[in-house]
Amino acid sequence: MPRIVSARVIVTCPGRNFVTLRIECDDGTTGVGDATLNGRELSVASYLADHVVPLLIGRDAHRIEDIWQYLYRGAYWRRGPVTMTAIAAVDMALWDIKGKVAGLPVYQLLGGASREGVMVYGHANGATIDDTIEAALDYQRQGYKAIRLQCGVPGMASTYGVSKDRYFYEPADADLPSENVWSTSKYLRVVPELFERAREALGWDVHLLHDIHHRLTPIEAGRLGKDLEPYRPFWLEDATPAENQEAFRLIRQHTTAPLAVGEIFNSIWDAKELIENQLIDYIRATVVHAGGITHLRRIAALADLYQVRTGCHGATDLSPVCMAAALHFDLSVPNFGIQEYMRHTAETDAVFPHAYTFSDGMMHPGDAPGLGVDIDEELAKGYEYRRAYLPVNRLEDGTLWNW
Ligand SMILES: O=C(O)[C@@H](O)[C@@H](O)[C@H](O)[C@H](O)CO
Ligand SMILES: [Mg+2]
Repeated sequence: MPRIVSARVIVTCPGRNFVTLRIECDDGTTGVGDATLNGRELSVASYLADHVVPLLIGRDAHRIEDIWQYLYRGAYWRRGPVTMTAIAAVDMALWDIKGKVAGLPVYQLLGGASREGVMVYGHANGATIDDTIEAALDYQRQGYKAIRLQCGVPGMASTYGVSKDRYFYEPADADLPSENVWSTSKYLRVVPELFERAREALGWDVHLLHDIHHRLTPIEAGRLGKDLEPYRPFWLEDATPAENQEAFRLIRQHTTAPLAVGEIFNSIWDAKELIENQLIDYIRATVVHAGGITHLRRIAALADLYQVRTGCHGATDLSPVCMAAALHFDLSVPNFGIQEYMRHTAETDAVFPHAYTFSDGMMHPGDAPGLGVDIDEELAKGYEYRRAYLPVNRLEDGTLWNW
């Protein structure tokens, strides 16, 4: 069995920061894991290098579950985005190693394919409704079966999800947090018109999604859900901050619009009540921030009991290593819903060569042994870490709000 002899953390910034863990075994097999936490990258890099790597040396790389439990219970200080992202990186790397030693793609180790391909959604956005619909028509022409719609709000200089570049979206845009101004009332007036016009332009055979990005109160989310029901949204995402899982009951009482939440969740405990009470329809937790493939399978298994489906986060601040791992998970998990797919830049793809493919709105992880992704460490060296923060949001009166 492959014994771990070394592990190293690689921080690189091909246009944005990524943190990657590489584990090496005595038989020469290596595995990689994504450890990127947008805006707090170095905290995970240190957690891994200073506190986790020393614990891995000498261990049997096949003992994924035991190592997971050792890092989770053995830390004493459980859960949280830094800890669970570090554990996720180790977990991904060990699944990569196991697949390489077995000569099988990871999805085959997870029970094999449950579907022919993984449906993904693209990100149409624009400063105006017209621009957004133009972008959505472009995604439809590219074959996307699902498209997220995010548009600017008249009277607001910026809002979540609207980027200067039509295809690439990177919110961590400054050395110190940029400050955005938010108006719920202005926003609530725009989105229903966006969806009405989008259905007119795109028809009914395409799934349309929207990310509220934690900005509404439950009753406001209920109102927006009701306003959008005639346009059949595939989901409303992060409708309200989810620390109080019970808050989603209030939204449920007012709308049948499907609800998705969880991209900032880092363990099953963040979602337990939401799932068991069927307060949501899709769970967004993903491999890199929710403890890896091992823990995400537990979340999905609980969700399956309550007809909640997966909808893994897949923004550009999750590296191609996470995308590859998520696609292996997506291909196999029985209660798959949809996978977010924000294309990385060519610069990033060059640093992270991968086997996964996109075609006609669907993706596939490929059949390379392991995860089918790597990091070109020579190329990675050329991109120095550059501190970058996610923005903060304030209401028009200056109150600090949810970004
Ligand atoms: O659904 C999404 O993709 C967003 O919520 C993300 O873009 C999110 O804002 C970033 O991942 C934050 O780093
Ligand atoms: Mg989101």
